[in-house]
Amino acid sequence: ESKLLYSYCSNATTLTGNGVYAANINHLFSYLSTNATEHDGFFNTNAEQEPNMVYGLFLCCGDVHPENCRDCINLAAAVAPQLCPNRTWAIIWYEECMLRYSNQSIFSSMAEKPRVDLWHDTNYAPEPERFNRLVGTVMKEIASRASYATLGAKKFATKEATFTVFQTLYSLAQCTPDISSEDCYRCLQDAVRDLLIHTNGNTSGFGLHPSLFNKTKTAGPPVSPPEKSLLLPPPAPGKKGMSSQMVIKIVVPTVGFLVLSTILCCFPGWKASKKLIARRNRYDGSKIRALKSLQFDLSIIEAATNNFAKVNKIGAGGFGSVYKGILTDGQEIAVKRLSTSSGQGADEFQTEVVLVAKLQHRNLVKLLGYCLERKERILVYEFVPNKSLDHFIFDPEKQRQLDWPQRYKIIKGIARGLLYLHSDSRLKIIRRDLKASNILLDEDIIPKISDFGMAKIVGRIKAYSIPRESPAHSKLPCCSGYMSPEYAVLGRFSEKSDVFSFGILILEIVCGKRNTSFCHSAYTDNLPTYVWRQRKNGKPIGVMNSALGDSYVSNEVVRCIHIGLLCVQEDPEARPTMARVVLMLSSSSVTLPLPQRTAFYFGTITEGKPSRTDYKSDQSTSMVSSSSATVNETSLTELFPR
Ligand SMILES: Nc1ncnc2c1ncn2[C@@H]1O[C@H](COP(=O)(O)OP(=O)(O)OP(=O)(O)O)[C@@H](O)[C@H]1O
Repeated sequence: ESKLLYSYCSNATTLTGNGVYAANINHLFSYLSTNATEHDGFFNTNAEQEPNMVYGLFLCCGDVHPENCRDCINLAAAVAPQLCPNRTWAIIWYEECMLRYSNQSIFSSMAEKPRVDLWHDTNYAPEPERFNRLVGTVMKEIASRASYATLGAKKFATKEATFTVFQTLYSLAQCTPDISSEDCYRCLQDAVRDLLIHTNGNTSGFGLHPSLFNKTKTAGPPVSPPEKSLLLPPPAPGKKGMSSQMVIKIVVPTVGFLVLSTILCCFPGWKASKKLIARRNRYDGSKIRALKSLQFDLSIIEAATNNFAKVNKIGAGGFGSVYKGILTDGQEIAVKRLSTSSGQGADEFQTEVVLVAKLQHRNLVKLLGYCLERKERILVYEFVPNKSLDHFIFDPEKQRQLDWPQRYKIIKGIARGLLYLHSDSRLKIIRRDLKASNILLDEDIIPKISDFGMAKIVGRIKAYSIPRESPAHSKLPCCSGYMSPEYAVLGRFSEKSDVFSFGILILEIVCGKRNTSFCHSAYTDNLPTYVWRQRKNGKPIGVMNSALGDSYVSNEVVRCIHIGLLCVQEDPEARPTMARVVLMLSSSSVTLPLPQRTAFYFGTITEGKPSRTDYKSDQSTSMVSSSSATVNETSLTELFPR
């Protein structure tokens, strides 16, 4: 069983008596625990709604088996209420894992405080200076190896080094995968420096940070230690964690930190290659189990959809037709029968399905499984009963069915779903085709982003070559009015192109108007430009959809318009991240910068490729000419392994 190392709780901001927040912490812990074996040792998510939303994450040491990781998270979650009763945030460090929660977003940014260094007050190395130098050299090396991993990938490295013939140094450095390599490296270096100062030749030490772990420990040599003359005794059984002899150094006192970075220094026990092999086998087993649990027999899908009967067809999109189905246990499903031939092999298809199926968030449509039989490639989703957002917001009659509180809730829900795709999940996903028709509404009008992960599932497809006259042409992402200028013109996409699309969505939801003017070169005033002008003239509320009647809350509408305009700024760097957007939407006390005048451009599509005819900023200051900009793949979602 993993040993508790240290816990750090907020003190000033207790929420005594706020049962809702406490209940949300419990929900959060159960989400984290459910995901403990699935996400390669790191997972972050949030639970429930503002004002009682709670953000949380866990990080398990990179060498800890998923089941031990889960046990460690469960343990930390069980003790957290006792260690930190009624606290708004807390971090609990165990030898094998770290659990953290907060009432503020703690995702994807470095938190440098609080830092805790731990070491035994006995057990000093016989040559402390040489030992310290060795620790310094080893930690430097593993700090750079751990931080080398790209954003989202596991940032973890270990090393064994001989101190004496009888004594081996075990070191481990790890950062949460959601921070950048630069931040990870810098933080690890600082943590090592501090740890060396504090432990000063001690043979074991832990550097605990919100975003990193650092562990160091010496023990006998890995194989057959000599029977006698150990210069340093190996740790007594059961004493490898914090004991009464452990000295605690809290380097920085609490002040509201925002992020979790963790350093754990060296630790014993990465030696048994047998153990590693056993672990790998178990991983393979769990992959096969995951595949099996997601597999649907074609006969079951045929029965559920009445053999893909016309009456069951609920729509068709760029990837094929969608049918409603009912399983024998009464569960309603949406069956997407893929028509796209991607050339992707069955293995690859299955692998991607498993990855995407792992993504779970209340604002994402859940992928339940797949079917690969005969020539069929089918995806099975949860059925979302209320159609897509575009059915409501652009229809003069149905617009009335969505009042302001509902639209506001929808905006916030989409933002959270997108944030999860960008930074909260184990796969970083750029949605690339966010639009009103891809937002489905459930029975409680909770928005769910659909179709994410399609690029990977169906493989990459080369550029569209759909004639302009074809009805399918209007389905091109660049034609839908949601495509950012840099994506449309230069083919560059990033999280910030999704932020742009989200900004357009906000404006469409508020205004009840489509932003389709990009497709028609005659237009000069697209939706963002129109809204920007109205806001500048002091009439932001004038853009609001009249169907909202008097259901609206003026401050909220104005704030949403403001945030929407920030998201559609020409310079991707100037657009906020989704984490910032979620924060701005959830807290009216966050000050919003002034939006720059929005970009607009005239785009045409020739031979299926967006080719730029003109592109300029609304301030008419920047003009970029590029006649051959292409988007060479139309995959609608991009996944990056973490
Ligand atoms: N999980 C689901 N539950 C209920 N209806 C769904 C579900 N998924 C898709 N649909 C419906 O099926 C129709 C087609 O969806 P699909 O996602 O294939 O295409 P699209 O979003 O219209 O276009 P594109 O493929 O370009 O994104 C949509 O009208 C949508 O409302």
